[in-house]
Amino acid sequence: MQHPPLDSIRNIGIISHIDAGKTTVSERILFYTGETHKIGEVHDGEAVMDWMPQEQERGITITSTATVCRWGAWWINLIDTPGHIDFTIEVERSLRALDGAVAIFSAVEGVQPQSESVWRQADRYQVPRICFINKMDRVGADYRETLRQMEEKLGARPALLQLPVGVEASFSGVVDLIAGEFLTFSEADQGRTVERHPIPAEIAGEAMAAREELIEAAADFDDAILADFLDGTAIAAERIRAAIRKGTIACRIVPVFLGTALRNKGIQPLLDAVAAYLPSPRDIPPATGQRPDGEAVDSLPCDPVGPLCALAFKVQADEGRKLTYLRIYSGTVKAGGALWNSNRGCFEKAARLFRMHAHKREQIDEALAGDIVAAIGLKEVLTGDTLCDPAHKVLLAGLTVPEPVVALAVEPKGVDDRDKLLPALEKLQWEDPTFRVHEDEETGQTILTGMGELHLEVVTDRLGREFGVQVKTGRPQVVYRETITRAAERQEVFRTEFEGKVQGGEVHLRLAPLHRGEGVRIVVPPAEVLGITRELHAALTESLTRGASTGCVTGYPLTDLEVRVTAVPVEAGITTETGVRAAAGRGLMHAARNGAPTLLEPLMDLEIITPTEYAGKVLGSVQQKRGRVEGISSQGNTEAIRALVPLAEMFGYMTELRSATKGRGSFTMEFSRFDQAPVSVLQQFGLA
Ligand SMILES: Nc1nc2c(ncn2[C@@H]2O[C@H](COP(=O)(O)OP(=O)(O)OP(=O)(O)O)[C@@H](O)[C@H]2O)c(=O)[nH]1
Repeated sequence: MQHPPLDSIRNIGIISHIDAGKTTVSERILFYTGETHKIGEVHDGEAVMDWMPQEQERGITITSTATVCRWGAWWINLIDTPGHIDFTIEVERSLRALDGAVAIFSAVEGVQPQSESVWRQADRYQVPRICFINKMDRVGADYRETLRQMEEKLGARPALLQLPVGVEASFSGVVDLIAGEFLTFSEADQGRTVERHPIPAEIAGEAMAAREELIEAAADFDDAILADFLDGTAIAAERIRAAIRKGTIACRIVPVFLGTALRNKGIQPLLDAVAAYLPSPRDIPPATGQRPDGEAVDSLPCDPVGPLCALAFKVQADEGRKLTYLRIYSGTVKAGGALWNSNRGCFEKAARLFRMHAHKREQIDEALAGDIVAAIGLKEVLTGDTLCDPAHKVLLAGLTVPEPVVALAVEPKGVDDRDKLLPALEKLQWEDPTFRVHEDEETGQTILTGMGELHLEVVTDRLGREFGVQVKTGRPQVVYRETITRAAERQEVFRTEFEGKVQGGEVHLRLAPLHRGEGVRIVVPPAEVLGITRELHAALTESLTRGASTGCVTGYPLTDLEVRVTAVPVEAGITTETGVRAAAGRGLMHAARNGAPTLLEPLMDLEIITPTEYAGKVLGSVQQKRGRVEGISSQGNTEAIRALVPLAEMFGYMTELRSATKGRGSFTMEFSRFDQAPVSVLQQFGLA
């Protein structure tokens, strides 16, 4: 079995605005690297990367898929990322797994709002990028304008590495400014043959000037280049490439390439650029994490002989089983070997390992640090889990799974749907840790919770399309949290008589409020200290944990409080597990009621991009929604407004913003924290 040498691996994603051509580019990459034998076109519904039925129907990409392809000596793991930032966890997990990205812009539309949002996310994760300006064949193509927008809207520093020859319909190829060649792509074999020619005389002058500009940019990352440039000494192509690579990996410069994926021009130079300028797993900072005792692990070097540590960045339902995509940060994963799942606290087995190709799976025995592979056999794993060597337990830092904040009741439409609903929901949960399901104890309804309206809309859509389950849905609701505002105590005694035998339990509890964001802390002293058996101890802990998740007054989960067990008096012959469980559950409920309970509501970090002319109107509506504006920044003729807003006010905002900005505004929203709910909400629950 062949392992990719570490330095030859490129784990990359393609990011772009919807319709900029991400899928069309990916299809060419698979074709030219020999992964597919035919180009599947998006408009024919045949693209390989868009495998889900609704992706093929709509011609858009919703979930990420990872596939490996070989380009010369290079192994490229291509991670197809979603263009919709609303699926935060999708974007987040892709960004975690990849080391570099290709950003695609359309030469006609330029930098569109969605690309701005994804670009900023990539900035946040310090992902090195190169850029491909696509659709150079279309009427109105203007790559200079796109470069200008990259500077102005994205604050990026583009470095143009090519010049186009011909415009729009007569676009015939590109000049490679570093190699000093004109490249064309043979129409006879769908662009497979790249022909190299001297630079056409009519653009020789322009190419010379552009090359000088490029060398000046490269000189910022290599002082020797600057000296030679000033002296007029010739600078070898390799030195220029090395300097640009350094600047790219440091996220200080973005090399730009041109082409038209649909007309099969410019893809091979882009693949060369992935190899030349984007980092190998060794070029990026090592992963970090923490040990079970909370001690930080500063770095997990990308070393195949180190202790194993991998991130399950995607779990997919595959013929009823879990197919888990692993990004290996350190060590070696072996097929059949035991792994420790740090998030679930259990052993797992990767029975079989695969390298995922576009159309087929290649079974492998092991996979090394730096690589991306898929595994079958892991049973408990969920997206975002850390898998590691049982002798070196570690939890990777970073992939924080936000708490669901929107709830939606669903009801099966027919009898058939009733039977299929829960199994289908379970599979959807494997894939998406931000999506959860529970039953409302009072109404018996199935409640879905997730990150937002659109998130749950996609889930219900997938239920129908992929699992054939039709459901009726209610209106989206906010998921509140319950907490207490003062300390409270309770000594709860439970007694019952069953078949003439008295059984019971007694539990003494003390509750205290915690700071916002601290969550629930359940403190049960060890069994020996309380003078109870291990069985009673386990029953007590379980009952308190369960009680905290269902709340006391409103049924919403408790948060930001400490529940401390102070005593568990035992009466011989009377105290039982059932009795202690009941006493603990009731005791928690009564204590919380005595603690002046209140509700907390989810607040969201909102970012709106709007043309300046509508900014006043948009700001006004944010304030009306109890929003707190936290910053406004201008980029050319658009404004980026950042605000903290209660989620309860944000249902249907997409439609509202579109109409307020004539369709030109866009927004992204992420959960921030829980904070005091307003009196109107407290009144609804009889708390004010
Ligand atoms: N003229 C022209 N059309 C192109 C080019 N590249 C892609 N297209 C067309 O643009 C449309 C969108 O392309 P896609 O590849 O689906 O874009 P995408 O970025 O993957 O879109 P999402 O999957 O929705 O995120 C399709 O109809 C393509 O055929 C190009 O270079 N020139």
